[in-house]
Amino acid sequence: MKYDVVIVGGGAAGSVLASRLAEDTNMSVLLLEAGKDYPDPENLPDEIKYGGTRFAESPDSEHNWALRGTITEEQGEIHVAQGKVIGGGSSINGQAMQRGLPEDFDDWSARGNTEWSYDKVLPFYRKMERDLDIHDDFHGTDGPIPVRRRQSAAPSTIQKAFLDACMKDGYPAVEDTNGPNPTGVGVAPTNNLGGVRMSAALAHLSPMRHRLNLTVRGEVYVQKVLFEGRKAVGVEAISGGEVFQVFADRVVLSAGSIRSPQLLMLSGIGPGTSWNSLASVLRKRRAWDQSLFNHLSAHINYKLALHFGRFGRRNDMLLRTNNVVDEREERVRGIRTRYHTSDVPPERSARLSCTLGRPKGTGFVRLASADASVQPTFNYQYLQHPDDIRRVREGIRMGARLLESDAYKDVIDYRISPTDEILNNDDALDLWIRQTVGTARHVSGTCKMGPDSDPMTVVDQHCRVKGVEGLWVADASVCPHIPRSGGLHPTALMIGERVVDWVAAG
Ligand SMILES: Cc1cc2nc3c(=O)[nH]c(=O)nc-3n(C[C@H](O)[C@H](O)[C@H](O)COP(=O)(O)OP(=O)(O)OC[C@H]3O[C@@H](n4cnc5c(N)ncnc54)[C@H](O)[C@@H]3O)c2cc1C
Repeated sequence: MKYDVVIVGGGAAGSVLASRLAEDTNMSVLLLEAGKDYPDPENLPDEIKYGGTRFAESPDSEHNWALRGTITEEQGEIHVAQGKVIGGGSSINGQAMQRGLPEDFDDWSARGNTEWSYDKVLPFYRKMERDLDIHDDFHGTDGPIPVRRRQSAAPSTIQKAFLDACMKDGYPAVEDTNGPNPTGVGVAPTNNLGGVRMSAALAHLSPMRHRLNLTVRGEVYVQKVLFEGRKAVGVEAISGGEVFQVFADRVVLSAGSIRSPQLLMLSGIGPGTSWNSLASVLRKRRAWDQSLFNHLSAHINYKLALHFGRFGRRNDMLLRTNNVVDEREERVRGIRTRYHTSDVPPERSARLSCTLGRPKGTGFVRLASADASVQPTFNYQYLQHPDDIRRVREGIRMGARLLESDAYKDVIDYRISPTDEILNNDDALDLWIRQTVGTARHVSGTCKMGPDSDPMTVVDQHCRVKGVEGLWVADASVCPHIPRSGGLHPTALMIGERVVDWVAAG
């Protein structure tokens, strides 16, 4: 059987794309997912269904690829969680639903991707969501993914201290951190509803599963794209230990920012691969080799003066800065406060996290083997750019200053780390940051979009792979730069929505 469209990877973007394409009953859509599929929401395992735990991202979860990757040389290779289940990252993530800043998308447009300006992407952010709190031109009201802010109770003591300290430091409060003017300190939105993680698999895919023109298959591992000449004609996949070839008019890779470039390389596109029929022009398209973006977070740990109870996930506060409040061109983009455990008993410790929303440094993902079952090598190369380490250094000092504010006087006992000795010495602080920095799971840019004048681009702005026909990439890997969001999930969903019409048009 030949399908109109085969989509590789039923993650955040792939689930959106499959369900939207299947709205046209004349279009046959096959969605192939390497991880398990759970067609009946009643049978979802708890670690996927309930968003309040981190079991699904633990190294031994069957829903996690549990990759190994390098983030800084000081930390060496570490475990990196990536969703391996229907819904992908959407099914195991932290459910923060923070969009990028409007100027992030105007920057995408300025890089030659005029279809991705803020004005052009806004309708697709709206389309994917149903904001339960805010009803205006900037928020969706009838999309599949519910978005809300946990504002039902007054902010907990610790959140209030953060809010007051930021305001005393001159930052305004903001009601809507997803609106056109998201600058300031406010409550982060989430797609957790009544404890349930409302993933793309649940919200987008489930209501469409009855459609006979939509086939969803779990535990199918795609190992390469099949070509006839320059035209993608299907994929080769392993299912139940057997190898199958599946044919389609259009092939879309939505395997995420580590696996989509791996599939392109396994299929012969890129440097060091043996497929000579594609001209050397394709070998130059190496976004994965030089344009991997990812957020990072450095954490200040402190001991609480009292036991404040479980204050953690409710009213998760976020400070977003941009040029409006901060004349410096760049700065640590977010400081947020939340529950943390350390040597101090968990109920007596907390942390401030400084997230670098728009790192200037980039990393890479490279093919480690022609064997598709071997994970590619990747390195985020965090903090190698001098501006990145400078901004995190400043952010940590800013966080330490906030903790000294009167607003915290009844909240903090003392700062656990970094110590004063480290904090006051640039070299010592830089080393401490590199040794302790945490990684976000927001990998992007490895198949970035852009005009031919940028030799690093892999897809054009309609997400078609350059130099071949019938092949698209639709996932977080196409971002020309990472948005300053503290998360990538809403943007991956938006990308899924944005690409639908282009794939449908063929
Ligand atoms: C633990 C964790 C926590 C996170 N927390 C947040 C958060 O709170 N807020 C936020 O905004 N973002 C968060 N993210 C990031 C967000 O979930 C991702 O950016 C988003 O899911 C990326 O979507 P995607 O479609 O690009 O890829 P994914 O969602 O990763 O989907 C890729 C899919 O492709 C499948 N696949 C891969 N290779 C193959 C193959 N060869 N054959 C078949 N299938 C394949 C995978 O199994 C996966 O299901 C988190 C991510 C993780 C992992």
